[in-house]
Amino acid sequence: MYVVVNAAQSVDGKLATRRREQLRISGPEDFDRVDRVRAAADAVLVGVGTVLADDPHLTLDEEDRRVERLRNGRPGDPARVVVDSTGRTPTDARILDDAATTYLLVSAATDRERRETLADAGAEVIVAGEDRVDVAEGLDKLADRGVDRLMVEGGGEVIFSCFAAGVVDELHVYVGSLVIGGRDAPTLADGAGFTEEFPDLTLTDTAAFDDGVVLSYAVAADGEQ
Ligand SMILES: NC(=O)C1=CN([C@@H]2O[C@H](COP(=O)(O)OP(=O)(O)OC[C@H]3O[C@@H](n4cnc5c(N)ncnc54)[C@H](O)[C@@H]3O)[C@@H](O)[C@H]2O)C=CC1
Ligand SMILES: Nc1nc(O)c(N)c(N[C@@H]2O[C@H](COP(=O)(O)O)[C@@H](O)[C@H]2O)n1
Repeated sequence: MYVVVNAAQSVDGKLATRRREQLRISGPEDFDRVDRVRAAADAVLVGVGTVLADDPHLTLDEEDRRVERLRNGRPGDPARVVVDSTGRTPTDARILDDAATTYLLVSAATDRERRETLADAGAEVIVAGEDRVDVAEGLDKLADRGVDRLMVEGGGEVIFSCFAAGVVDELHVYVGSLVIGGRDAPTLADGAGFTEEFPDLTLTDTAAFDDGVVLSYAVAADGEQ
C-alpha cells in the first residue's frame, strides 16, 4: 500500500489550537489541492481525536472529481477510515453517513456490543491490535479490502504512529502564515516522539498556495538509502 500524509500546520508546527478546535490554516487554493489528493486515494484516514474534535466528512468537494472516479470504475468518494481503539466514534458522526464506505479500525479492547452498535450505525468494523490499534496490521487489513493508496489527514497522534510504523511514502505539509503557540496544541507528529533513527525525508517540491507554502517530501522505507 502507498501512504500519503497530508496536513496543514502553522509556522510553529501546530495543527490546531490548544483547545483542539478545527482551525482554517490554509485557504481555497490549498483546499482544492487537498481535494485532488483525496480524489487520488482509495481511502482517507484520521484518528478518533480528529473525529471528536472536528466531526469531518472526508468526502470530495468537487463533483467533477467524483464523476471522473465513477467513470474509472471506482467509488465516487474514497472510503473513510478512523483509527479508534475503543470505539469512541459517535454513532451520529458525519463520517458514518452513507456518502462513502467507512472502516473503523478498533482494537480487541472494544467490546462486542459496541462493535455491533457501530456496525449498525454504518461502519465496517475491523479489529487490529490488542489494547491499541496496530497501524501496520490495520493497513494490511485495509489492503485486503482493496485499499492500495491511502491518504492520512491527521491528527498528530496518528501521523506519528504512521511514521513509527514505517508505512509513510510521501508527506505534504501546508505551512500557513500564522503562529498558534501552546505547548499542549497538537503538532504534526505527537505520540512519544523519536529520539534516534528519525524518518528519512527528501524534499521533492515546494509550491506557494494562498498565503503559505506546501512542502512535499519522499519518505524512505526503513533501511532504504
Ligand atoms: N491542520 C490539519 O491538517 C489537521 C488538524 N487536525 C487536528 O488535530 C487534532 C486531533 O489530533 P490528535 O488529538 O492528535 O488526535 P488523532 O486524530 O491523531 O487521534 C488520536 C487518537 O486515536 C486513537 N488511536 C488508536 N490507536 C492509535 C495509534 N496506534 N496511534 C495513534 N492514535 C491511536 C487514540 O484514541 C488517540 O488518542 C484536532 O485538533 C484536529 O483539529 C486533524 C487533522 C488535520
Ligand atoms: N488540509 C487542511 N487544511 C486546513 O486548513 C485544515 N483546517 C485541515 N483540517 C482537516 O480537514 C478535515 C476536514 O474535512 P472535511 O472538510 O470535513 O471533509 C479534518 O480532518 C480537519 O482536521 N486540513
